[in-house]
Order: sequence, then structure tokens, then C-alpha cells
Amino acid sequence: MSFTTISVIGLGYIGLPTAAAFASRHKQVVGIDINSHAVDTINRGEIHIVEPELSSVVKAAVDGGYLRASTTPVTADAYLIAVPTPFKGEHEPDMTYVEAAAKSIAPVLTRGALVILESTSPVGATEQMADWLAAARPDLTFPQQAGEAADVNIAYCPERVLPGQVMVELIKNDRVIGGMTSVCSARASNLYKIFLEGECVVTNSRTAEMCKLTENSFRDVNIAFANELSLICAEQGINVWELIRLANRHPRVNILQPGPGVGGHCIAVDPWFIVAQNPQQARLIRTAREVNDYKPHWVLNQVKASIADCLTASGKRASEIKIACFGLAFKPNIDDLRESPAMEIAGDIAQWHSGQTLVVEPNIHQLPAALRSHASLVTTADALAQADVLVLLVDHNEFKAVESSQITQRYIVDTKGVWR
Ligand SMILES: NC(=O)c1ccc[n+]([C@@H]2O[C@H](COP(=O)([O-])OP(=O)(O)OC[C@H]3O[C@@H](n4cnc5c(N)ncnc54)[C@H](O)[C@@H]3O)[C@@H](O)[C@H]2O)c1
Ligand SMILES: CC(=O)N[C@@H]1[C@@H](OP(=O)(O)OP(=O)(O)OC[C@H]2O[C@@H](n3ccc(=O)[nH]c3=O)[C@H](O)[C@@H]2O)O[C@H](CO)[C@@H](O)[C@@H]1O
Repeated sequence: MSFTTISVIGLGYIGLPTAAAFASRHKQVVGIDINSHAVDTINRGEIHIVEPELSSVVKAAVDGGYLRASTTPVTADAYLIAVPTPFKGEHEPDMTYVEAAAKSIAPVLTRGALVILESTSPVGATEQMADWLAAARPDLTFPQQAGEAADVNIAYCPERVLPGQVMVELIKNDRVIGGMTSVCSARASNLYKIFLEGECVVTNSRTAEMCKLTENSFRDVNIAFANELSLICAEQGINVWELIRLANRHPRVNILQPGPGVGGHCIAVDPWFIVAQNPQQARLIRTAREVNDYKPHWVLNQVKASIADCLTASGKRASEIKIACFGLAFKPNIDDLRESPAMEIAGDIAQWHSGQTLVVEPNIHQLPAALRSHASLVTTADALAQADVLVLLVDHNEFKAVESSQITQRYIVDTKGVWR
């Protein structure tokens, strides 16, 4: 059965580009979101998030009549669920958004529908989602009871696009297809082939769930290695950036870069899903999370030491010292502040420091509420002209473009090795 109508549930960083990609191939796409501001914005042909090349694709899709957004679920041939899966409490996966999304589409499901879970999820989540749908629709059969002959097909197909390059990677990346049966996998592959240039690699739903968690845990562990090296090098008086450059000249060594910590919606979150389900086995994965989560505290201590040096050398009072934090986003050249170590560090500095805290973040127009009363948003030029202590937290292109002649300060904490 082919796909004429497609519904994407959750129109955020993943759902909106996915909906726009299907619509750009002239499928009839209805995006569903509980956020009416997002829905209204999309229906005007505009976007509520920052992602290169997304806005023109959404505008063309909406203007062409292929994409519309709504707060009310509608019947479709295929449903893709891309709602948040954060953690709650002691790093337990919070599946309440997936549960709500599944329950919201259950009433409009029809025989022959395909439901795909794209949200990053713990192992077993797709089977759980199938149970929620089956409980809500006893008149339809699902793969658990009916196998290949089920009325509704279900698959887990994780998303692995890199924020900042979503519109390219969405099309080009290979995609893992974890159908609950082989029919589910075949149908899910056919759906993605509407826009996919990469390959569809078929497995079962549990392996596909674990594959997504594995990819991000692999990266987290490797970044933790780099962050641990940065602590060791500071102790030993060695430049960690030079050290890594040299070690990476070995044909089989490829160390990642240290930074202020690991942020974002994914790498700082997903490894915990493995730890939560496998507390005895996942020792390295847990330690990597702890190493990366410790890094912002270490940076804060470096900043405090720098301020102490500045106080001694300048004879100023602490309240007269101006600190400038460069960057709030969780990685370079994006506006996403979620789970950002830079935000955490800037927030802690602003709370703790009795003098002025200046913040430079070229990708936002207003400081987030948590910072607004303790810090001011300024330009790079103003921060460089006014501050006594510079704290570089994100390697945005704008900061990389600063000439060494523009930096007159002696007190610099550079977490990304940009102003070495
Ligand atoms: N952002 C990424 O880089 C990325 C990459 C790969 C996988 N993922 C995963 O994809 C999923 C979505 O992430 P995101 O970054 O797009 O999140 P997001 O917060 O940007 O977007 C999620 C959207 O879902 C909406 N929503 C919440 N509950 C809903 C419901 N019941 N019905 C309809 N809409 C609902 C929210 O209003 C929001 O607009 C998560 O599981 C995430 O881990 C994200
Ligand atoms: C396996 C993988 O690649 N997964 C990607 C990842 O996307 P992301 O944008 O979250 O990933 P990163 O760019 O790695 O950034 C994460 C944090 O790590 C910091 N960092 C990075 C490299 C480094 O050498 N040193 C660092 O310190 C960086 O500053 C930032 O805070 O998860 C998405 C959602 O699941 C995936 O879809 C996407 O494929």
C-alpha cells in the first residue's frame, strides 16, 4: 500500500524537517503539535526553530499546499512520532510524551496504517507503544497478536541527523529500520525511500532502539576521554589542544575535542537510558556521563581562579571586575540552549560574581529568563572592550574570527582552545 497522506506528531527539531522533507516530495503532510504557537507559525509558512535551509523548504511546502499544521490529530496512511524523550528523576527515561502522542492518534488510526516511533527511546519502547495503541483500539489488530497480518504496522526508526546539518543528513544518512515484523520493516523502508538517498538497513525494533542509544553513548565516551585529558593536562602544564593534535597524527588514534562539558538534547541524555536499564553492566557509559557532567564545575573553578588572579594584579574590588562569557548554545553556530554546559557555567558565574557579567550569544536576541536579572547580553566588540576576564564557552564562528590584536585581556579561560 502506498503513502499519500503522512502525519508527523511533534514539530520540533526532528519532526518539522521530516514533515517538510515528505511535503517537498509532494506528499500531503499534516504536522501535529500541542504547541499552538508552533502550529500557527508553520501555517504562515514560517519556522519557530533555527536550522539552516529549513525555512525555505517549509515555506515552499506550505505555499504549495503540501504541508499544514494542526493541534488536532487527523487520519493518515503513515504516522511518525517525534516528540521529546527527556529523562526524569534519577536519569530515568520519561516516556510520557510518547504515551500521550500514541494515545492521541489512536482514535484516528485506520486499518492499513503504519506507525513509526522516531523519538530516541529505551529498549522495549516500541513494544510498549504497540500495547498503548492496542489497548485504545481493541477493534484493530497489532503486530504483537497478529504478526505479519496485523491491521496496523509498527516500526522504530531512530533519527540520527546532526543539528546544524539536518536538511542534508536527513536525506543522505543511512537509516536503521526496526520493524516489529518484516512487513512493518518493508513498509517503513518504502515510506522513507520517498525522500531518502541513504540506505534503509533493516533490523528488529529492540536492536534499532539500542542502536540509537549506542551511537550517542559512543560519542559521549569519546568526548569524556578528551575532557579527562584536559583535566590531566591542566594539572601537568601541558597544552591539551597541542597534545591531541600530536596524538591524532598516529594512524589509528582519533581523539575528539575537550570543551566546557557535553550538552544538547541527545548526547547528555541518551546514554542514561542504557544505564537506567542496565545499571550493573553499563559502568563505562555511566562514568563517561559523570566525567562530562563534571566538566562545567571544573571550568567554574578555573574562572574563579582567574578572577582571583585578576583581583590581585589589578587591585580592583570584586564588584568592579567585569566578566564576559562568550557563547551560551550547546555547540557552535546554533541557537539551541537546551542542556547547554555554557548556559550552566554562565548562570553560575552570574549568580556567584558580585560584579557585572556580560554575555555574548550571537544567535539569540534576548537572554533566557534564568540569566536576565543577573547578566546583560552584549556584542563581541563590547565584551572585548569592557571585560577584565574573558570566558570562551562556545567556538562560534564569530569568536573564531576575533583577531588576536583585539584581545588585550590577560585573564582568559578558553574551554575550546580558540584564543590559545
Ligand atoms: N534534536 C535532535 O538533534 C535529535 C536528533 C535525533 C533524535 N532526536 C530525538 O527526537 C525526539 C524529538 O526531539 P526534538 O529535538 O525534535 O524535540 P523538540 O522539543 O524540538 O520537538 C518536540 C515537539 O513535540 C511536541 N509535542 C510534545 N508532546 C506532544 C504530543 N503529545 N503531541 C504532539 N506534539 C507534541 C512539542 O510541542 C515539540 O514541538 C526526541 O526523542 C529526541 O531525543 C532529536
Ligand atoms: C553520534 C552522534 O554524532 N550523534 C549526533 C548528536 O548530535 P549533537 O549535536 O548533540 O552532537 P555533537 O555535535 O557531538 O555535540 C554534543 C555535545 O558534545 C560537545 N562536543 C562534541 C564534539 C567534541 O569533539 N567535543 C565536544 O565537547 C558539543 O559541544 C556538544 O555540547 O546527537 C544527535 C541526537 O541524537 C544525533 O542525531 C547526531 O547524529
